Amino acid sequence: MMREREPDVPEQIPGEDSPLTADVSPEVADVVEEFMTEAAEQNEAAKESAVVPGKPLPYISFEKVSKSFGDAHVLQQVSFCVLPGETLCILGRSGVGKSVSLQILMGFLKADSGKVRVAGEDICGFTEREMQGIRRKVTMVFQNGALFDSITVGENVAFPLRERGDLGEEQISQVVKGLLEMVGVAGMEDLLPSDLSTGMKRSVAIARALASQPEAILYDEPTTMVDPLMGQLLGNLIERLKRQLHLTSIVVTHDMRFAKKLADRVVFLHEGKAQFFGTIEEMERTNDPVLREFLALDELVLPV
Ligand SMILES: Nc1ncnc2c1ncn2[C@@H]1O[C@H](COP(=O)(O)OP(=O)(O)OP(=O)(O)O)[C@@H](O)[C@H]1O
Repeated sequence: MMREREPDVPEQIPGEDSPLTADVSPEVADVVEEFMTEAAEQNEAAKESAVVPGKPLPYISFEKVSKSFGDAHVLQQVSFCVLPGETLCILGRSGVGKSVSLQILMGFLKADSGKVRVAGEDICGFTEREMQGIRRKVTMVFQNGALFDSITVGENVAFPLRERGDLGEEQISQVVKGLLEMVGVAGMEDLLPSDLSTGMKRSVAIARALASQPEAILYDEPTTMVDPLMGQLLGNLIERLKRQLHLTSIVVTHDMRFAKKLADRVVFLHEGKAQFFGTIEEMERTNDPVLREFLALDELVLPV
């Protein structure tokens, strides 16, 4: 696998328990702290309100979802869910429909049949306008960052802040500065996305996602194709966001170590089906030969 050098990865990678705003400079710390607290409180409230007596309601669910491209039946009656504040990892070999699942959740692709629920609503029949409302609650971090190339990094992160319409310029610039510091790319406001490495683009994409104070973030292979240190930086950041902001997350990953650390549940896709859906502990105990083979192969992968 091709990996690139990440020259600007900080020597000290913040640990998973390190507060999100620990490295934010004092002049913007208060503004960012307030911004992140607002997001955390909103997510915690959503988590509590989603519990009907004795039974938490999923924040996102796939119910017997099928999707084909011509003769290729990529997803066949696939079901899984993620509870508010939990992290689900989607695992499986190349080409099994992991990214397709995320694209269906974001409304970029339509399922052929089945129900796709996000925040309690079945989004299958949603119009593009209705999906834009969903994309304010659920944002996606693409492998390449999917930043707007013609505007600066700072303007990319400011984009959702401006859309809100209730923040002044000074506040926007402080939140942008603080968010970039929080995700480990301090001082890069004035650069263009093309000046950044893949890992940095992903960090900026996470900052932009956070700027919309989302209830959930979907990550498409966030730790792959980057230097191992950058992978660790991104992995720790995602874990801190989950714990400290109560964010619901879905992570497509090949990185089993990361999945074991982060996931509350995993879904393993194989030949169009959800071959396994359960907790990490259940996955490690499973005797399913297909899953065992996948896990054994992962153990053979040499560290880079
Ligand atoms: N828009 C599309 N049109 C036609 N086929 C598509 C489209 N999007 C995905 N596919 C096909 O669907 C299958 C699943 O693709 P997907 O990108 O979800 O795989 P994946 O599990 O994420 O794989 P990888 O781990 O390699 O990224 C592939 O065969 C792919 O070619």
